[in-house]
Amino acid sequence: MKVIITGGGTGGHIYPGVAIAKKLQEKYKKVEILFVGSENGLEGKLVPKEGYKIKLIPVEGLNKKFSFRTIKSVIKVIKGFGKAGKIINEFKPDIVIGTGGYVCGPVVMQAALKGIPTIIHEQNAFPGVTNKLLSHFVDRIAISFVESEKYFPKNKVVYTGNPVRSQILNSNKEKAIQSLGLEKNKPILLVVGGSRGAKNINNAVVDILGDLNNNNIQLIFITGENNYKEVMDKVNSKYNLSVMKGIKILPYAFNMHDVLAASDLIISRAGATIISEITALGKPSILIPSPYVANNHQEYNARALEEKGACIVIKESQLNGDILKDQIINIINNKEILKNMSIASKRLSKIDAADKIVNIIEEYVK
Ligand SMILES: CC(=O)N[C@H]1[C@@H](OP(=O)(O)OP(=O)(O)OC[C@H]2O[C@@H](n3ccc(=O)[nH]c3=O)[C@H](O)[C@@H]2O)O[C@H](CO)[C@@H](O)[C@@H]1O
Repeated sequence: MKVIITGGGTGGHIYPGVAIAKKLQEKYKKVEILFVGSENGLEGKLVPKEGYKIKLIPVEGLNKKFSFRTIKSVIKVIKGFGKAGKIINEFKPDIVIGTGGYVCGPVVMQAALKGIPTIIHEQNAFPGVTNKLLSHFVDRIAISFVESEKYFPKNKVVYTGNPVRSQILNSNKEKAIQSLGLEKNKPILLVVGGSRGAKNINNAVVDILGDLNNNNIQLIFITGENNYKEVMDKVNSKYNLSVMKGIKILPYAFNMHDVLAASDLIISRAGATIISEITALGKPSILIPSPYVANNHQEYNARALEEKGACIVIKESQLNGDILKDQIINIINNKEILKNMSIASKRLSKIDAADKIVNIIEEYVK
């Protein structure tokens, strides 16, 4: 079986593709997988780290307002379309799967035009533009929220949930704590602002680093690649890190299975993919939805967890160090609250999404 998986821009579109790839490999020893991503997304770096080959094509979104840049973008998109066709002709996939982001456009469209079976996966309750457009050309549409069904041709939609990497599903808390070099008798807090980091969350956490340390809270703080230097400069000017034990500040974590498994409480943006991982492991969380996303969809994601008691939501407009500190200390030291949030979180998990998508693939590739 030969499979092309395309998707990218951010981790939230890339890792569901990786989760599908891993599930296919678990089931079929001889499956050949090729990723196709965009030249300027995170996938060029992240996908090879997961052990897969990736080809990159030029692609970008078209601005609604016409300008000189629009002409440049159109030329880029045409080039990308041509390159996508060439990659498909050379690799000869049996099926093409798109997991969102602009790059899916040319790759999935080329495959559909060539008569190759195509599936797209939508992680969010409000679909992205590319998936909405592609939905008219693909064979099947896998969705993560029943609410997104109304945006797509009904007869193609299958409700699967959002696939989570098997390494995360199979992670083990004790082993993870050990491999991260943390102590098992002190609470562990994870802070992650999505795959690219979140400046406002970083600032609030830098402000309370000393308080967290004084309260014996261990911290894994993922800043995002682009914000790492700025965070470290601020931290070093405010604190003496060498005397603060149990604080790990990283630009990005390639061992998210350990990082998530080790944590007692997670502070995060409310991207659909990280939420699937948080609930798959039944972790309590404080979610701070990004207000800079289409249709404010992250707030929608976060409220779905809050409604069931799985998380606390703090709006970005209300975020500051003091509010965050009070919530963290209130939750992380209270075993009863942690347990109830954890049970509610686990109840929302859908851990068989990758299996369901592989079942759809099998309908098309015998
Ligand atoms: C700003 C933006 O447009 N965000 C969107 C993007 O979020 P974004 O790309 O931030 O996606 P999520 O937060 O949902 O997921 C991040 C993914 O990256 C992984 N990770 C993250 C940090 C790290 O150090 N290591 C690591 O492996 C996480 O485990 C997870 O698999 O895609 C999501 C899924 O379509 C959307 O819901 C989000 O609204």
